[in-house]
Amino acid sequence: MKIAIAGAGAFGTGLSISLASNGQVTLWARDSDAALAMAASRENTARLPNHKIPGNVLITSDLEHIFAADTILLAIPAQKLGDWLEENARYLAGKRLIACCKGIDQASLRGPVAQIEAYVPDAIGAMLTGPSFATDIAKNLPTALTLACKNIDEGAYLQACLSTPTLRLYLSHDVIGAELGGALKNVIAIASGVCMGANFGESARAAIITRGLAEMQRIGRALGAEPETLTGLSGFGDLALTCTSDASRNYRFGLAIGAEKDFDPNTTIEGAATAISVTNLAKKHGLDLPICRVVADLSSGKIDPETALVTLLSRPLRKE
Ligand SMILES: NC(=O)C1=CN([C@@H]2O[C@H](COP(=O)(O)OP(=O)(O)OC[C@H]3O[C@@H](n4cnc5c(N)ncnc54)[C@H](O)[C@@H]3O)[C@@H](O)[C@H]2O)C=CC1
Ligand SMILES: O=C(CO)COP(=O)(O)O
Repeated sequence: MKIAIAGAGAFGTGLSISLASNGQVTLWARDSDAALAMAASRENTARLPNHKIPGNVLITSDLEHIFAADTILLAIPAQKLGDWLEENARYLAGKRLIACCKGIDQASLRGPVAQIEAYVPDAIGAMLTGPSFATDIAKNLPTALTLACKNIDEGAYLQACLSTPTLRLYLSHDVIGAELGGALKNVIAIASGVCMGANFGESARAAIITRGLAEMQRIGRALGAEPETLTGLSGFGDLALTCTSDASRNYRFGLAIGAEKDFDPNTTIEGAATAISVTNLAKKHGLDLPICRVVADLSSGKIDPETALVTLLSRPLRKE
């Protein structure tokens, strides 16, 4: 297997460091200056500082190197994935394309694997997702993720090739569940951050995590996901990590909203765009997802944390 990673942000870089323990890897950055600087310093100072990139990672901005691989991990933000796939579709036919991003596209309301299927229909699409900070992966700390692929033989092959001594992949065929878990946990992480930033308390945060999981299961049921996927690594596992750790950018974004502080607009916050996508998906399917809805409004500055709290608490009482 010849492995390449498209997207040299924090996650793409972390994955390249980890997968290099299995052999040669290509890491593609869209910016040629950034690729040259990374190749010279063997470090991604902008997105993943203080982690050495091994010598067997080829760092390049030349797409030809990506197209020479048979297996390409896509570590490009979810809202940019569709354009990238559309632009490069003719070179990606027949390849294994593994989405590593977490989100639902605002324009199409598709998850990352559905985007692959739409733009490169004869590729083998898969999803790599679950609880994993890029820094932990880069440090080769023990990590367990879900590798979801509809084609079980291809999935098993990818599971074997992409696992490392410290990165343990669990195989699933439930691509929809894996897509939804990764996308929605970011939305709920923003809500958790708002809760803590606004000093609503840890009990309230536990309620948000639990009721957030109920929303994930509700939309999962409507879209045909399997319940175990949403309580597994790619659902509950990632939700638990991201809703409780300052290392999460989505959580920190929520903290800033809650505390009414500014936040660096150049940070990748997948949950903000996905909250809007999910709210539109919910409308389409006649679902009530109140936490996702308030996160969409909070992220776009339409409401403040107090209004969000009142909105959630004043809803009619109901069965759990
Ligand atoms: N950082 C982390 O710990 C983890 C991130 N992820 C997911 O990985 C995805 C990427 O996130 P990060 O690498 O952390 O973000 P990042 O902000 O560190 O890097 C994003 C990268 O995408 C590139 N990029 C942006 N627009 C592009 C375009 N139109 N075409 C090609 N490349 C483009 C940027 O140049 C940058 O290198 C996200 O969906 C995120 O949810 C998943 C697990 C862990
Ligand atoms: O997905 C992640 C951990 O599993 C990273 O979360 P953030 O994008 O919130 O930093």
